[in-house]
Amino acid sequence: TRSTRPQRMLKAVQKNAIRGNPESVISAIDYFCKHSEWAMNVGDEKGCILDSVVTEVDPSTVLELGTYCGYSTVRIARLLSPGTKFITVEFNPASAEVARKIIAYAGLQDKVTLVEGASGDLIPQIKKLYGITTFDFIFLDHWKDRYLPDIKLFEEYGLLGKGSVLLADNVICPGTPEYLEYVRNSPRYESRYYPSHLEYTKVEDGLEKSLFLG
Ligand SMILES: C[C@H](C[C@H]1O[C@@H](n2cnc3c(N)ncnc32)[C@H](O)[C@@H]1O)NC(=O)c1cc(-c2ccc(F)cc2)cc(O)c1O
Ligand SMILES: [Mg+2]
Repeated sequence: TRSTRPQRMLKAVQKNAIRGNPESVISAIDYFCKHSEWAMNVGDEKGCILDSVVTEVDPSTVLELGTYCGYSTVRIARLLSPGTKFITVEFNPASAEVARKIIAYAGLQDKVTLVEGASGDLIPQIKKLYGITTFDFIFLDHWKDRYLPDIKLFEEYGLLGKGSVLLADNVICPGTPEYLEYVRNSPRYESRYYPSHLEYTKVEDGLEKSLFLG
């Protein structure tokens, strides 16, 4: 049967990247997406903004919603200090399978816990399952209509502390209007928009960084 796009992306990594070298895995995926097939990774342009925010926060606990093939997982994990707890959640088993292989190819499997499932089911159990009290950094990149319900779950389950940083992908394209309205109008957050473009295109998109004020 025909392979899937994530499987073809994995093949491109195995062919063009150097095992244990995260930078080469990132470059191989970007090359594949620019020259073979577009795919919904955060990409190189928004990826650089993601890198700068992760570096600035230097988090001890990280949560990513929407692993897809693990591109942003690798971008984030390669920047983390030893001992950082990093959980990434992916709903689709086939994508999760490819992500595991790409994360392992980059040599970052020991830095990441990939959980297969839906964010809405996992978030209420995170404290119990992983002994994490609050997240220093959260990257939202899953179904765009889940950003708002999930940030409310973070509040409800006390997973945000003063200074927690949330970074949301695709706030323009495909767009997350309700989420933007919430974080930009809530007195509990200080939000800033980072203009950029939809991965591998000239279409306008950007990232929204929101600081939880406690
Ligand atoms: C949603 C996907 C990313 C992944 O998220 C997992 N997922 C979902 N809901 C949950 C959950 N509730 N819990 C855990 N995982 C979950 C899923 O299975 C995908 O693998 N991302 C996108 O759809 C996405 C789409 C575009 C895009 C932009 C312009 C176009 F013309 C077409 C597509 C760009 C992007 O940058 C994206 O990020
Ligand atoms: Mg995205």
